[in-house]
Amino acid sequence: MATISGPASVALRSLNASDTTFLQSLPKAELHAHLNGSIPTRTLIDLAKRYPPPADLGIDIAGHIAKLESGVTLAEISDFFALFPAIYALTATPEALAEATSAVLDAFLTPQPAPPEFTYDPAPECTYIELRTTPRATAHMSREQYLRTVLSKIESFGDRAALIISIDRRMSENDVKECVDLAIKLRGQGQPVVGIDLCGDPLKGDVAMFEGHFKRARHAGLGLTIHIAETVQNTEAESGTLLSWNPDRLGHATFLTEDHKLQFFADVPQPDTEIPPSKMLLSDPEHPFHEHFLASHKMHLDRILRESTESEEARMQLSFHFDADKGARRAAIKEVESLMQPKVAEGRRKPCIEICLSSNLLCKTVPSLEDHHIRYYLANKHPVVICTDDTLPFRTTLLAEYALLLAKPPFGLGLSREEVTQIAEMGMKARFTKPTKSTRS
Ligand SMILES: CNc1ncnc2c1ncn2[C@@H]1O[C@H](COP(=O)(O)O)[C@@H](O)[C@H]1O
Repeated sequence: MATISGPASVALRSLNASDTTFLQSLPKAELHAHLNGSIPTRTLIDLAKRYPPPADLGIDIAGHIAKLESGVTLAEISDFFALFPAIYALTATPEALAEATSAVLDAFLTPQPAPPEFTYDPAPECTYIELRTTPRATAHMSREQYLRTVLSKIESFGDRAALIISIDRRMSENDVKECVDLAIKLRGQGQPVVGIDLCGDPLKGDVAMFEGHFKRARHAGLGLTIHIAETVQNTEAESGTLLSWNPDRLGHATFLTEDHKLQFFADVPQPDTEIPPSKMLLSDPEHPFHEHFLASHKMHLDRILRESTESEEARMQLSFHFDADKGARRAAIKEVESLMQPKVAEGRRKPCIEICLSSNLLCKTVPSLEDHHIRYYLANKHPVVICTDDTLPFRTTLLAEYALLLAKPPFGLGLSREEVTQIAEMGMKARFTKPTKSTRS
């Protein structure tokens, strides 16, 4: 049973039973959950008893657990990263890591009793999870053993779970290379490794160093998700570098500039669109460039008619209008092709934004729901997915995060059931793909 508190629990409490059941029944994908940040508190306490870390480690494990149990208050996002050394000390052996992974997967994928003070019936938090974790080499295991331990638990959930391998911004280039090599190797062996993530303290590291490795991962068929512009101090130049890698999804994206949104997102097709051939521009109103085509066609037709030197008599002929229309169509197709080709050729799609509402509020990168950047992305029909980030310190659940969408202001965004359904569907569509048989070696 998870204990929840904070804005998401207030939102969940404000819902009536029918709304809660509605949210539980929606197929949902959890695409941004960090393993070591999502361990249930009771599991952590249990691990501390059964696998006590060496006393000379210099970390106050009991103190940290007590803090996590009673709820941490973060003055700023950097306080958040100080929580992890104690958690890492408890998941340093293959046995403890396996138990932690099972507990996290169970919490998301199997029916759990409602938190204290809530009375809804148990139901799984989500339909599908892409759990992410940073492979750590410890005194008891190599990075490969770490990943194989996590994967053995993920595999037991079949198509309902997959792994994203996180690269920490603080890693050396050798470490990054090892992690990407492992991701490619394990995926090649048919393991459910679906993507690579860039995470960690947003103010550390030089991201340019990671570029070649992320591109290598992409060529091997792995999805790319990147924590980006998570704090106001993350520079526009850094975000520009990260966006130039053409990521499939973006974590947080709180402080992306208007210029970047225009430069990288406008006129870029939605993630799941196959671009139909340009000959369909006229006949297919669903073609992503149909509106552009119609506007351009009208402009060219007006120009051809205006500039025509034909006699009055010739202008009355049907064939004149037919030719003018054909000319305008050709010019419009050419124009739209030149607009869409560079982006289509690069395979660019709007990257789905992984939204973690409680995380942003509690890390104080966003002052209130009212100010949250999800509003911008929804208003601009930009794909988003609702995620928990780290349920352990943020004391939330995926259900409670969805409650923040549906609850009436000031407890939530006050979206309709239909809007929330569409958001859940966007999340399901933003899943990465598992390796197919043909990619297995
Ligand atoms: C607040 N939002 C966040 N921003 C950036 N990185 C985060 C994060 N939340 C978690 N992590 C990253 O995930 C690690 C824990 O899980 P794993 O050891 O990988 O399983 C943290 O050490 C941090 O690097």
